[in-house]
Amino acid sequence: MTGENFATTGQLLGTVLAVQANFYRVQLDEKDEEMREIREMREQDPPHLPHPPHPLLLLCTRRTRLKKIGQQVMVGDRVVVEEPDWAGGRGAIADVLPRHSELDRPAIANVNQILLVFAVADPPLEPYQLSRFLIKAESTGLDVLLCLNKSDLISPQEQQQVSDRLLGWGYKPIFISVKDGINTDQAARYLSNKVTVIAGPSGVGKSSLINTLIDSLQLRVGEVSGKLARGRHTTRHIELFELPNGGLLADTPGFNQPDMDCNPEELIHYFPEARKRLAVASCRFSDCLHRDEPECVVRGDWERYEHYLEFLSDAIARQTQLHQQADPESTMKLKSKSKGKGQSQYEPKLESKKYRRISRKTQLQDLQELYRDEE
Ligand SMILES: Nc1nc2c(ncn2[C@@H]2O[C@H](COP(=O)(O)OP(=O)(O)OP(=O)(O)O)[C@@H](O)[C@H]2O)c(=O)[nH]1
Ligand SMILES: [Zn+2]
Repeated sequence: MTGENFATTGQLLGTVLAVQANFYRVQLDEKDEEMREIREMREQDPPHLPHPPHPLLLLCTRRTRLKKIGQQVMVGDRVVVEEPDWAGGRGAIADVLPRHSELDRPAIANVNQILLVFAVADPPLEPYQLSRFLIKAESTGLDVLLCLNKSDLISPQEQQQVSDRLLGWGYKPIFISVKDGINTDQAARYLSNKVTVIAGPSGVGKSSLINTLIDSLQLRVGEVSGKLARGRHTTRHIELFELPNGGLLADTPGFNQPDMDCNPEELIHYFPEARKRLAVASCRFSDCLHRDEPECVVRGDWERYEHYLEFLSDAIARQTQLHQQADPESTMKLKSKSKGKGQSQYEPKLESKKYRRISRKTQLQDLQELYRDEE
């Protein structure tokens, strides 16, 4: 089915906020008069459940037809809901709309942006760690928003220095202080009407920020309390939370040190400052890894070039490992070949194809694992 088919009236559309056992918590769009009426009706006559749910939330099953065709339903999916039982708060997912993006960890569909939160102090801002998180975030292909919290702990001069430095990396961070309520409104504006995943190391104030951002939701829904979803659930639990000004927010529990699981040839594109160089010039070799190749336009005196080289060797090491697992013979072939040339350790085209195949498989396994966990 194509996207247009869903534009027809009479269909209930919604977003999957969470997966619980074999049920999907779906928040219906409040797009027209009819839905407003339904909401009002449910508000007046709440279902006889211990905790009356959000009026537009339905606990849904997945239609057998979807199971048969192997159509998974992810958090963040836009779905068509049939047979709503308003009194019981139930429904059935009949279709999944095409996804415009699909994150792997956490497994969430249709995310628009990653909000990376770091602290300027306590814990100290670690450039290498920040770089690592940025690369990981960039590798999703989504927009990356950088918030630096605890700005109350540094002087305006120090803040300017950090700001200048990160501008050199190609980022314009928002300095916030959740404690003093500085710029949190500005951060909230960036999130409105978007699906955002929040990430960052431990102790930087992610929970504090989330609680500030969705304070009114906690009051309204009354089912989210205290430290939102953090610590309350296993690290596998994924949930989208509604923001008061529209938009959804998900947390990434247990995401402290991201793996560098990207492809060596793609790595350079996750550095905005290098992207700028590549936009105006080209390296002599199309498969240049920007190390010691002649006529490379990327190699140079930019601050994070050292980070690039380190991440590159990580990425190559990881790829070699993947090769050995997937196909020991081909690795041996590659090895003997590289000995002959005494240089380059792999053939980009071959590797990239293989890499993608493996990566899709692991993605699927991750998902299956997730659903098993939830059952
Ligand atoms: N000085 C200062 N402290 C803050 C600020 N925001 C949060 N904190 C403190 O930083 C500590 C960590 O905050 P959390 O919100 O738990 O951090 P987190 O990123 O969620 O940490 P994890 O749950 O470990 O991932 C707490 O003691 C907060 O009170 C801020 O703007 N300024
Ligand atoms: Zn190059």
